Amino acid sequence: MQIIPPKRAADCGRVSMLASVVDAREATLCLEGGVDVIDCKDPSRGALGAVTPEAARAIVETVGGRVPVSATIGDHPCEVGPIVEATLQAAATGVDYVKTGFLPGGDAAEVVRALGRLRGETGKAQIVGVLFADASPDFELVAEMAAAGFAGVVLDTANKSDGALPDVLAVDQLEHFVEIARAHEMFCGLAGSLRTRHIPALVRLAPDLIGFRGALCCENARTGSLDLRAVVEIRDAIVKAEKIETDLMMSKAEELAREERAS
Ligand SMILES: O=C[C@H](O)COP(=O)(O)O
Repeated sequence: MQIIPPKRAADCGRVSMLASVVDAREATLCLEGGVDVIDCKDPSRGALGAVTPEAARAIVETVGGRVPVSATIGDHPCEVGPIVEATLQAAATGVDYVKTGFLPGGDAAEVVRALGRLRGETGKAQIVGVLFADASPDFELVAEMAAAGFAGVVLDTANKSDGALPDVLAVDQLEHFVEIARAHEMFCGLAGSLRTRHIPALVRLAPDLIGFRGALCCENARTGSLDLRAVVEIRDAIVKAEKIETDLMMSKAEELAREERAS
């Protein structure tokens, strides 16, 4: 089960919705709400808090291959040992993607290369790198991730009380991130305390996915429980923004065609 590859996502304007869930019940609710990627995450344990292996296995079984499932590994120090161990543990649960974050304070490139040497040891799971927009993200790492065979890269926020991703990085920087990921043929995601109001500008950047947790919860409390109405509202907002973008592209194409006929 694959997240649509970067080139097709940009061409067909299909932005997937990722939802972080803590258990199988929330996974079922997200499937009902039309979510495209189920992300196993325990928000009470940090930005990339890991659920237990048992919970991840239960989510994988509940989803039953209907959509891709990812799992975060936890907020580990940027060191080879703990990150490799946590990545292998997450991969063993049967998920399609393991989301591995790189907090400041270590040699992230060395960790990325070590993860690249795991090829084959992670079973069907592919590795997705997570950079933190509010922790001096090094976009040079994207090339290292591509060389290490990562499937994708997500730009998220570490401090969830620090504002949303677009408050932390300007849109042109977000666009630059999407362009770099695409240039390295990796899928890219944007996340970080996002709300409905952020969706039009982010859909315009044509990432492959946009990730949510807080906006899907009752009263936007990311450690609270998911609300189906909130899930559907976000899903509908993405579809609406995509349609506006598609209509805009179509009208620009028609205008260009008219100008060419007139010239
Ligand atoms: O990958 C998903 C994001 O981390 C969702 O969490 P958030 O919306 O609470 O930032």
